[in-house]
Amino acid sequence: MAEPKKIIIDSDPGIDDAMAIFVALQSPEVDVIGLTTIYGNVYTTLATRNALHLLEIAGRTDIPVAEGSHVTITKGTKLRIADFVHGADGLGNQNFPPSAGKPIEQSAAAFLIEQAKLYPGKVTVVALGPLTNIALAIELDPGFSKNIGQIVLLGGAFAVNGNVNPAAEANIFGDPEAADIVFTSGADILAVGINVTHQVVLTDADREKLAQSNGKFAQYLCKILEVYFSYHRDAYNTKGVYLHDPTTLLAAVNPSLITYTEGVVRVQTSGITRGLTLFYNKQKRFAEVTEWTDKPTVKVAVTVDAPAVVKLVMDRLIDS
Ligand SMILES: O=c1[nH]cnc2c1ncn2[C@@H]1O[C@H](CO)[C@@H](O)[C@H]1O
Repeated sequence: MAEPKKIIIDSDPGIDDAMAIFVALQSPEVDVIGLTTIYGNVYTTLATRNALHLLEIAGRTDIPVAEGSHVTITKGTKLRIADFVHGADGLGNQNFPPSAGKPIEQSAAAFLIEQAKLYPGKVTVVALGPLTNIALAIELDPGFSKNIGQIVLLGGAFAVNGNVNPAAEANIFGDPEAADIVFTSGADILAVGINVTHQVVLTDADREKLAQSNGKFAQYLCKILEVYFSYHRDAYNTKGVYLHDPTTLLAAVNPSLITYTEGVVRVQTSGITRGLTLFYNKQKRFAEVTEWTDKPTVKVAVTVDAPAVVKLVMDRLIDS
């Protein structure tokens, strides 16, 4: 078997983040070399606490956690925190006791820069929250976008409505300026938007199967999943939940689970459409120079093998 792919998960845990982290730790195709934290589902301080807690649950306190930014790339402090999706503690209102672990001294951006330099072209960042840490790494180190292997990110709503408002998806809305820096950086980027992740649903019946299993991670997740299910019932009138973060993680683990198209993505940073992701497919040569002209292209996921993703998530959580 090929050498496992080195990945760093940048996240704001978060119920579906917890699921993605556990699936990653159960995936022999990848080696999780670090977690970095960011605000989004919770504030950054709590994201760090939750990341350390999840590693303790997994028995993987050997994996370093680097704390990320507490403010947006423009130093904004008015953050939009989705505690109504994940519970006030980010993990289904279980109020787990804090773990003994501590984050490393390095900031998330410094850790990302260091690891990308240490293993040029070999590290994949799986970014599951707002893109502030990645944008900081790009700003702090002009070599970062070339050193990093790939950035697989959960973000955007490509040709569909957002989930914060009709224009914007939550991770991009969390820091639109950072997202625009990342999309135009020239790094190898695969964006998985909610146009794709909304196709991947974990049903009540799946949750029941997890509950009936002896899987350690399956059992843990069943404790925290109710808040996430209840939010989906209220917001979407569905009896299942969207697997945003696990889908993105698995797209990094096994790219053949998705198909993608390539083009230029820019992010709207003002007005009522702040946070909108706009994809230019390069099929037309416009008469004028536009804000998309001469910008590097990125990959944007188009379809996903949803049954295969759900099966992989279930199998890996049950077999734990
Ligand atoms: O309605 C919402 N508002 C804010 N965040 C949400 C909402 N629904 C899901 N997520 C969270 O944002 C990411 C996907 O956009 C996921 O991490 C999900 O947990």
